[in-house]
Amino acid sequence: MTSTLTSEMAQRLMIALDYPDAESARTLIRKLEGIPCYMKVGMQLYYQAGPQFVRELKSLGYSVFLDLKMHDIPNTVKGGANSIAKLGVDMFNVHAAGGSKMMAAAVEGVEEALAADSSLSRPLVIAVTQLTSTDSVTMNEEIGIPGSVEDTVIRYAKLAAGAGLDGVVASPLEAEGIKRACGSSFRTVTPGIRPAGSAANDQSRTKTPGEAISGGSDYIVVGRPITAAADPREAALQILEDMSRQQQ
Ligand SMILES: O=c1ccn([C@@H]2O[C@H](COP(=O)(O)O)[C@@H](O)[C@H]2O)c(=O)[nH]1
Repeated sequence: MTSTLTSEMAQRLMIALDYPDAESARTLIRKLEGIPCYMKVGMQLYYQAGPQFVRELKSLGYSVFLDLKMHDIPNTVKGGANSIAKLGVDMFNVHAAGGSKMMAAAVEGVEEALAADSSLSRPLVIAVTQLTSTDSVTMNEEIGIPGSVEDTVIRYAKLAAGAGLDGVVASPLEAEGIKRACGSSFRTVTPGIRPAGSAANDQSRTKTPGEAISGGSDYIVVGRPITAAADPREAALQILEDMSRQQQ
């Protein structure tokens, strides 16, 4: 790491380990050795490598965001959250579109796990608002939600805060509005991060790492700009530099 500030910033950089198997993810992790970033495990890797790989990341000392985006009836989500809390992740998520009862059930599932085992730490429970791949045409015309994407995201964020969640996943464009509506301690986790000049891929609502940090993102989620880079370590360090410049 180049400086203390960059090292602190690394805990706010979540790297999306979107790989087909554990060995491919390990190859990236070896390249990033010494960078104390957050690791995000999504459905592609989890459905293949399972809880064992999450435990492996924890044993290496990483903070882990389990990004499975649960969306089911409250009783099922409560059970899922209970199992995830026992796994010892630092953060996991549900869809805000499941409604406040479903989100509150996730928190209940966590609390029951903690009550049964005092050695467990409480994970942050986060709600997905509108996917960062969604634009206003998709949201208004396909999904059928009227109004602006930002208004919908903020409505979902308020619903999540009311249900006792710790924060939301949203795009970096909405982070400032979420903080205004839900308070500065309500976490904003923002994918849709693209360094200047890099391809948007399937993302619709994007900002650069530095813009996201100065705009109120607590955590930025970055996948392909690092995982598909010719030199992933250098790409991650440049992102950290950009984040740190905005913080100063
Ligand atoms: O709204 C959302 C919610 C989750 N994601 C996840 O973040 C990463 C982004 O990867 P990139 O390669 O940097 O696009 C990926 O794992 C998504 O599942 C999101 O993009 N948007």
